[in-house]
Amino acid sequence: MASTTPAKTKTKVLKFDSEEDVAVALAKYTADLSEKYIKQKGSFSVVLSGGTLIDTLRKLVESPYKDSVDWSKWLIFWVDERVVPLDHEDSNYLLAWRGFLSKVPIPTSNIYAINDKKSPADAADDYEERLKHLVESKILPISDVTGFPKFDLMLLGMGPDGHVASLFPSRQHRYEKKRWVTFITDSPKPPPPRITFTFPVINSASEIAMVITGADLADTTKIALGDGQTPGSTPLPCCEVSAEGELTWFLDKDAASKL
Ligand SMILES: O=C1O[C@H](COP(=O)(O)O)[C@@H](O)[C@H](O)[C@H]1O
Repeated sequence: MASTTPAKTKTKVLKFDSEEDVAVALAKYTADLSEKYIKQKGSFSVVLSGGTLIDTLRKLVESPYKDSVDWSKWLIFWVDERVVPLDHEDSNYLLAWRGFLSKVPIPTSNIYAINDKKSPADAADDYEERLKHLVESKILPISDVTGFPKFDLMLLGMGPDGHVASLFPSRQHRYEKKRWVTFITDSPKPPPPRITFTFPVINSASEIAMVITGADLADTTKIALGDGQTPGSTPLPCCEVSAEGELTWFLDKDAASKL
């Protein structure tokens, strides 16, 4: 039977002097993976987060990558999305569109935004159905190890409370083991209605980058990269991230200051 625990994870922790250096390294890392996966399988599936990640990706849409990356082969997904209209200031799609997608020629048919006309429950069902359709069409593979869809690269951020995607420490949906996409209507961080990939999907990725910058994340980074224990409570969601292939933490000096 398929297990939801990846067979092995290689974890790398990269520390940089500044957020600017993280942005430079993240652009090269992503462009190199793009070349590798397009050569290997003809496409590159990238899962975006919202938050500060999009700004840290800024170097990827500059020279030399703007012209050297084969954007026509990229497929874009969201690890989580706020259930608001796509042109709403809180939308992760809008954030990515402004800071990244509008600057490079990824075909619009390869950009998988949520259906913003649906309720959170229906939007999660709809996104999961669309992923299943992509699997049936052989556009997305399934992991032999976990039985969940296998994306090439997940680009994740983390909140000071240890949440990743929209999987929050105090909410039960973080423990979902069967669904690919789930939802929440009472997110502790606004806006309350959100959909999110589940851990089995996140952890089935070939590569995961945890992109963590800023002093407000130093304590949580220490927990995540230490023994993973928060005294008196269950492990934080950020401690549950483990790629089927390789997990790379990109930290600036401030985020790494308590390691
Ligand atoms: O609400 C969210 O928060 C996390 C972390 O965001 P950041 O601003 O602290 O970087 C983000 O990864 C997620 O996609 C977003 O919806």
